[in-house]
Amino acid sequence: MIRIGQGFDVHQLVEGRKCIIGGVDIPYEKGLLGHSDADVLLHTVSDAILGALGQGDIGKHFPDTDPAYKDADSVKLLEHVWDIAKKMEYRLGNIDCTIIAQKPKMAPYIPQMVEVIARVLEADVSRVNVKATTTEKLGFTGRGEGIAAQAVVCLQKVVL
Ligand SMILES: Nc1ccn([C@@H]2O[C@H](COP(=O)(O)O)[C@@H](O)[C@H]2O)c(=O)n1
Ligand SMILES: C[C@@]1(CO)OP(=O)(O)OP(=O)(O)OC[C@H]1O
Repeated sequence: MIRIGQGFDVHQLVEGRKCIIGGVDIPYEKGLLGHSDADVLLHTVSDAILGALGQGDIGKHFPDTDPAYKDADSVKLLEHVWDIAKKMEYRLGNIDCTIIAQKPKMAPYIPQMVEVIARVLEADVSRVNVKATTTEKLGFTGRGEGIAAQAVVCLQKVVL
């Protein structure tokens, strides 16, 4: 049995915050605003997995009203989501993600992001794809007001 999920997330770019994307701290003049570390890519991956499992979304599992998640490391949130997948006896088929950002340039950091995601999802890096696109200076991403990310995941039931 396979299950498919999709995720989408947006965070605002502001001064005075870190720009953490896919678990990588990217040097940039602005960073992502959120209750947690605002890692837009790992939130998207978490939501795609929860969607595939029929388990809601990260807002349900980690409410932004809970001080426990203030500045939370989104790697830890994804680890928790992956524990749910394992308990439900699913493993990663593959995941494909897109970061939508005018700036900064993601390409140099993508291999590291892939490694983080593959490590947490206990899969070979060949099962994880991360790519980036600008929106040709159009819209809120094009104006540099925020960064969006989306993902599609395929989970496979473990056959014993
Ligand atoms: N923030 C970004 C956006 C894009 N890239 C890479 O540049 C390529 C060209 O982007 P277009 O939006 O002009 O198609 C894209 O394929 C990415 O490889 C990036 O690294 N960081
Ligand atoms: C991750 C959570 C955790 O507090 O906070 P934010 O960093 O604001 O991120 P968002 O993408 O709005 O998702 C849900 C939140 O519950």
